[in-house]
Amino acid sequence: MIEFREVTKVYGGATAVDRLSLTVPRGHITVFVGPSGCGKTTSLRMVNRMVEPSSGTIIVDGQDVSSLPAAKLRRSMGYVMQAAGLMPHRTVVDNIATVPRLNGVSRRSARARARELLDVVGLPQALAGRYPAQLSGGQQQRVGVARALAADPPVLLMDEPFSAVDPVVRHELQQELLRLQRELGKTIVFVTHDIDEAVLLGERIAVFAVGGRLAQVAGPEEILRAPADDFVAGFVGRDRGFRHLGFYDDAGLAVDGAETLLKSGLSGARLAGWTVVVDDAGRPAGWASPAAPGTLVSGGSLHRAGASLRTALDAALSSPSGRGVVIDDDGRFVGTVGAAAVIAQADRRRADAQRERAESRAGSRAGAETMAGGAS
Ligand SMILES: Nc1ncnc2c1ncn2[C@@H]1O[C@H](COP(=O)(O)OP(=O)(O)OP(=O)(O)O)[C@@H](O)[C@H]1O
Repeated sequence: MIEFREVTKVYGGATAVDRLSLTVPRGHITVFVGPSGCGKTTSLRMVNRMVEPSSGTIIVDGQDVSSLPAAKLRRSMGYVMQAAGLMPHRTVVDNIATVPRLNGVSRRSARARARELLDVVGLPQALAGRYPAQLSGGQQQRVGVARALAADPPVLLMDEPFSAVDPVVRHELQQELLRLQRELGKTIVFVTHDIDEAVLLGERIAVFAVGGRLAQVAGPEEILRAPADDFVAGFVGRDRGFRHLGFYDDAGLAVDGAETLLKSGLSGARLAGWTVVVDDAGRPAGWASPAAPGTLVSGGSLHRAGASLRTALDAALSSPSGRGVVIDDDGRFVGTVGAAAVIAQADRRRADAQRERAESRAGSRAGAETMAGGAS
């Protein structure tokens, strides 16, 4: 959908982007990630010609963007920036309706569409007539996303759209974007300097290094498992092994059943060891221990059955008893897992994945040899 061919941008002798060659596939989220100043924003802005390359070519949907009128090109792509960039003197609906209005859509239908988009991005209709200053940071970002979607562009360019909000709102916005993308299937280029955000959102991740050099392009699992060089390894961080557990679901993980104690029966209960305390609906409420009879001890994080080994290990390590609590989709207690079992399962999954990769490499080599043989 978008192709960078040997694209370079030089500002007064300093190279911001250095011979970037990269393909952004249609209908997926591609994340540009890297430390500050490594040319991510510049690369993004060259796609819609907010910045012109010094050399090289950018092709969008088969067309060289330099041959397209810049204003028209910009309107054909949604653009979301940090801190939303809303027009302060316009209401929420009028901000969202901006691009359709520029494209000649009547005020009435542009506003009607803007109101629909409030629902799409999870904002209440009551906010329609407010001004940006009367919204929270997270609400402003949602309006920014709605505005970018208003003309239904196939391409969305998102420049650190969630970096100015607190971590809880940021998490909500990330989940919302994933949900939206499942429904809309846009081609999204998303810039961030946060590797966790990149791994969560990116189906493909392009890691930029200082000096505007592209250090690696791969799927998130591969970036964590096999960083291309020391720079990428350093950037993805020391706990990348732990984060990589997020790519293994818990299939095959041994979950042990356990005795539970009703919260209402906590006082006076005789306990042989750490025991999970549940409420009347069977949801875990904490732990009880013979060392402190009658006291409810707060539990650790919970592992929902079917989630990744990362949450399973975190549940085990954060639990006061050393046993992670597993729940079902309704939040009811299912059983417990130990850290050693999670790690043993991770080892098995890693060995399986290595074997599969080796087999697929051997398969593609054999295929290449057959083709070579056939050609000779
Ligand atoms: N208009 C400009 N004039 C001169 N230099 C610029 C201009 N825009 C960007 N640069 C420089 O180009 C380099 C790349 O900047 P860019 O904003 O693309 O990086 P980035 O990776 O997006 O960083 P950040 O995460 O901090 O936004 C930086 O060294 C920056 O100072």
